[in-house]
Amino acid sequence: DLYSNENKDLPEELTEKYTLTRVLGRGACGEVRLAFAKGSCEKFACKIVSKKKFSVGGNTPISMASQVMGEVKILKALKHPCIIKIEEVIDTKDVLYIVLELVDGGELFDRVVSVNQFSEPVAKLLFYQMVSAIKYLHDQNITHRDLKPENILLCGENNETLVKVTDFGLSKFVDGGSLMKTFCGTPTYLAPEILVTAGSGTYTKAIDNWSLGVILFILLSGYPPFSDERKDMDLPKQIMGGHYDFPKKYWDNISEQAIDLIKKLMTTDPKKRITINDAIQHPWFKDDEMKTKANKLMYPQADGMVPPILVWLLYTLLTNEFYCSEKIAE
Ligand SMILES: c1ccc2c(c1)[nH]c1[nH]cn[n+]12
Repeated sequence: DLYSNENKDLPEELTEKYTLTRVLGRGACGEVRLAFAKGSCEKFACKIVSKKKFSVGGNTPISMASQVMGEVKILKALKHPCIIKIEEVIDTKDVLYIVLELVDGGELFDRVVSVNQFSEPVAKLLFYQMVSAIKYLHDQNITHRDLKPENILLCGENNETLVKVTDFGLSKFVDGGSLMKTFCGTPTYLAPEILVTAGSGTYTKAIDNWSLGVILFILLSGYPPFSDERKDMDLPKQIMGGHYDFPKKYWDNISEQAIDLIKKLMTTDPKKRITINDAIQHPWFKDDEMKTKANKLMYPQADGMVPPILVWLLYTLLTNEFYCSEKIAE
């Protein structure tokens, strides 16, 4: 078949289970290919990560490799509807193959570009799912470190769809430390404290909250809060000084609450920045219609289920009934 030659130079432990086909996307740390599980033909996304980058003199430092596997072990244990599931990891000498859940709706980044900006209700539905996913990560003491629209995938073609956060945690190990990676990309989503301390500061969860603020800004307006087009101030200075604003032209019909949440997330002082737990309680999210939609997307099987308390009650009544009738018979 078309790909047999490409599958030829893949390791046996991968090709005995999966057939890799077209490229789905290329990240900073390798490419993602569509994979079919042999037998079931179930579809997956296989992230191919070269470990070469941070190997010293050809042999990957053991600690790094075991750290990567340690990291993956944690990520495998994560279970949240808005977090991409890791199916399995095939670790070979030079390359790491991470088999992940496949989603078909593409990246949020591309969707924002195509719709220009989302309506506030749709932006709220999508953002609420992201905040739920990051809250779950932070509750497990995991920091994503690289939140951006490219790492947020959409499950469906319509805009009111399930969101999946991907590439969490791995970036700090797999790319030879996100510090290196952090300073090689454009810092559009990068929190000021990383620029101020040139990364020597301690990574905290607060950096994820800043990135979420930048993402929300883009979802609602269609353009980024900081840009390197500005002549008077370069990007790092804009970020470190928190020099962003809400020009009426783009923000006139956006609610005060949405803008308030952006301001609280994009607070330059990480100590004053809103936490994810406070963010999810923000008044902007006090919206039952949105929450009902979000819960239907995140927990579809929960629809029309008999509430557990009723199941217990029925069970108790039935067993007691039976028990009593047995006793009476005696
Ligand atoms: C990590 C990176 C990209 C991914 C992914 C997991 N799953 C999936 N489905 C389509 N693209 N893609």
